[in-house]
Amino acid sequence: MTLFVNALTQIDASLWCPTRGLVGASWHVDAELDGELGEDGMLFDFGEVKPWIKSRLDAGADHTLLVPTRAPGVSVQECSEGLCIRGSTPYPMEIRGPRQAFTLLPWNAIDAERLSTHFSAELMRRPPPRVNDIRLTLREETIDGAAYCYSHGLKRHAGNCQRIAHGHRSCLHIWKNGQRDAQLEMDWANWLADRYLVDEEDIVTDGDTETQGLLTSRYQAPQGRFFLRLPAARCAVLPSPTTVEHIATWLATEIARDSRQRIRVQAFEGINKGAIAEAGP
Ligand SMILES: Nc1nc2c(c(=O)[nH]1)N=C([C@H](O)[C@H](O)COP(=O)(O)OP(=O)(O)OP(=O)(O)O)CN2
Repeated sequence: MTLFVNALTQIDASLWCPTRGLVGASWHVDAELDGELGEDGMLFDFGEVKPWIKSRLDAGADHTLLVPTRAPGVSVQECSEGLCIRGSTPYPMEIRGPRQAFTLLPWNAIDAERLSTHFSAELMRRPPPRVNDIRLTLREETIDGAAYCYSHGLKRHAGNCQRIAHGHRSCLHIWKNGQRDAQLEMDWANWLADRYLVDEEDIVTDGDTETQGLLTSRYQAPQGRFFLRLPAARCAVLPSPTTVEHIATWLATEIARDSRQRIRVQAFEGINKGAIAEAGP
């Protein structure tokens, strides 16, 4: 017998890609479980399947930086923060933080299919009674229109969003004077694509690296100390923390200033949630 639960949970993370650099990602997680029925006529109570799988993913790869340790130019070292991850291709990157902020995978590149197999095998290490196979499928949300991937960290978040390099794949909806504007959505999504959104308060001034065009961000959060260095050109600096409320407000303000029109922005944070903000010229 096979039991299935589609869109059981979501994973939001960032990954290091040898061609795109730091990429935010959001996936729906679908699950299939094979096994025998119990006396209650069930393989595994739906009410238990969902928290069982979600809690394991939440405690693992969710909200981490997925690091393909065999990708060209990637190195992993211990450091005073925990781990120091460096990359050189397609651009220089250094990210440090507590170990739990990273998922190290001995691969050349991260992809959803391989992750699905990997997470399924991890769950099968301690399967529930009567379950003899588990298959997870990570799939991107189908987005008809503008979308962008971004990474960030929220130092004031009590949970895993404090990790300096986690991210999302998000829709972007923009109204100009009350009308949805697909071109504006596409233009801004293209500009935001694969950027790191940083709170200007977290930027550290460092003359040497700044002259090389690098931006450094550093903060202390409940899980530990975090550090990130990326090319400034791959970042977008906000005058506030990068919560989705502030992202929506910042985008509305910037777009209203640019277009000199009344702007409404619905900014998503990953799948099916986000914030709405408006600004005038
Ligand atoms: N009001 C806000 N709440 C949260 C924000 C935010 O910007 N505004 N941001 C975060 C994190 O950045 C995070 O990445 C979102 O986390 P997510 O796991 O998606 O949040 P949930 O609590 O919905 O968790 P699920 O496990 O997916 O149910 C957090 N909160």
